[in-house]
Amino acid sequence: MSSEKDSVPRLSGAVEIRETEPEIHLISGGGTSLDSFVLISAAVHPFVDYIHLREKSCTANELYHAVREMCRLGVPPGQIVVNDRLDVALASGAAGVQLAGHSLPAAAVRPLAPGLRIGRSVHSPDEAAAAAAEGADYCLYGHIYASASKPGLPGRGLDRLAETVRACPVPVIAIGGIEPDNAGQVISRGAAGIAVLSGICGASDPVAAAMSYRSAVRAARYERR
Ligand SMILES: Cc1nc(C(=O)O)sc1CCOP(=O)(O)O
Repeated sequence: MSSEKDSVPRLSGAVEIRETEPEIHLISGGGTSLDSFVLISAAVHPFVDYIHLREKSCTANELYHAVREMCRLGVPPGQIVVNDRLDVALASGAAGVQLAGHSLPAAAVRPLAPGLRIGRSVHSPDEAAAAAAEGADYCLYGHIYASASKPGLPGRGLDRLAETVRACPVPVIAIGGIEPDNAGQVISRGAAGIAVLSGICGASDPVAAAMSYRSAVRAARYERR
């Protein structure tokens, strides 16, 4: 976990405030090569919580070596999540696996990897509820806003995010078109964090971008109920 991420005391009274700052997940892919992403991850890891390798066209061997290189460059394995590939997550010592609808079910993964953090990508309240029932630790829900990373598709919007949060007993991380300026809106609708691809990987200064997101979620945390 990032040293920049800290806990805040629970406030008493009618409004329940979650104790921890919202999470930031950095996602690979888009126009950024895997080699460049590895370097970006080494630079920005102090300012984000989790770093996902989401590389649909890489072999297991390439992904394994990317995780090892990230670790060699100082990224804590506890921050690394491998998309879809349970085998790579286990073999490389990553902390988590992010499952999609086409991936192994969370219920099948859990007994094989009791210590692994299991995320599930979902696109509706029903999918989120089902993922939680299957044992996912959290859901990644999107896309919230229109995003160049999902060209031509309108965002699902904040009301649907709030509906998904209500339907889902595990934390929901919002993804898709999240920028420092709108991060507070998704947190205030109940998201436990944000996931970002182009806003950090496509920035001219990824470290400055990651710091902007960190400031944005830090400012937003008191609004979450
Ligand atoms: C990888 C991904 N999954 C999504 C989903 O809706 O499940 S949206 C998305 C891309 C997010 O990219 P950006 O931060 O550049 O908008």
